[in-house]
Amino acid sequence: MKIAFIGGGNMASALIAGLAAHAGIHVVDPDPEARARLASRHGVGTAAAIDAAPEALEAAEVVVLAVKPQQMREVAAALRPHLGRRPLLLSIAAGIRIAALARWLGGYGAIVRAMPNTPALIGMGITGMVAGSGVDAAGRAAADAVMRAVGPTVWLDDEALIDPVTAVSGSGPAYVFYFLEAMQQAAREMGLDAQQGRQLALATFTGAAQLAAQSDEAVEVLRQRVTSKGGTTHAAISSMEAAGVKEAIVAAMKAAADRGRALGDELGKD
Ligand SMILES: NC(=O)C1=CN([C@@H]2O[C@H](COP(=O)(O)OP(=O)(O)OC[C@H]3O[C@@H](n4cnc5c(N)ncnc54)[C@H](O)[C@@H]3O)[C@@H](O)[C@H]2O)C=CC1
Ligand SMILES: O=C(O)[C@@H]1CCC=N1
Repeated sequence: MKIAFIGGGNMASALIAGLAAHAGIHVVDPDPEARARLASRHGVGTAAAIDAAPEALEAAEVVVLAVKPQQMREVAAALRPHLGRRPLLLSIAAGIRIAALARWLGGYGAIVRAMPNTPALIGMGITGMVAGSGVDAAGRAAADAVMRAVGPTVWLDDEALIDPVTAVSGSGPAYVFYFLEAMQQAAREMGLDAQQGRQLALATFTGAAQLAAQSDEAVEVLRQRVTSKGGTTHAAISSMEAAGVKEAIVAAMKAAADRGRALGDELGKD
């Protein structure tokens, strides 16, 4: 499959790492460092601007839009003259709605909106996605094939659910890293060597996540099995409950989804 990327930053790089072995990839990015890094690591073709890549865009079956939400409108305007062969557009931008993108592209119909995450870099991503009404079965299959190169896909029927997906899995790796930062800080403050603290925290996170994934039990039950009455875990969880950690996490994730909706409102209003 031939794929063009508009934007070769963090998320595009993670996707390209998973896809490069299976696809012909061309990346448009004005940043020379981003282009050099992608060309040397993955052997992809590059261009500095959309207008400098007409052949790659003509040849592409899928065009992945991987710029910041704030850049999407300008990118759509530049892309519009290059969509003659009707490629599938796959937007990964947070917030930007299919209807806004379609409008900026003069009524273009073949648009899928996807929300991947950065573990795609090691083939362990997960993507929530939704197809616009002008996407046919072949378009859906092409979008699915692109995202499945870096992990499973979860298709949604309702575009409004992509904001909650963004809050859970799109932004989610950052919450995990934040929790790991806290665990490593605590390990250091209690006297463990930084390297050992990192090893213990990471193996615990990976092991617990795998245990949860492989178990039929609810995570609550797995947590209770670690928590002996009057023991150490009980002391830790009681401290977290007293501090309102669970409520804070729920509120934080709702703030992420709200921000996705607000971006869509702000950037898509005309
Ligand atoms: N970073 C993440 O974990 C995730 C990001 N996303 C979405 O992916 C998109 C990109 O985010 P990141 O990769 O984190 O940002 P980034 O800032 O790392 O990458 C954006 C890239 O776009 C390039 N760019 C700017 N103007 C351009 C233009 N006119 N044409 C072509 N390229 C242009 C920049 O030089 C930069 O390399 C955003 O819309 C974001 O919402 C989605 C899921 C997860
Ligand atoms: O923070 C953001 O806006 C993007 C979308 C999901 C992850 N990063």
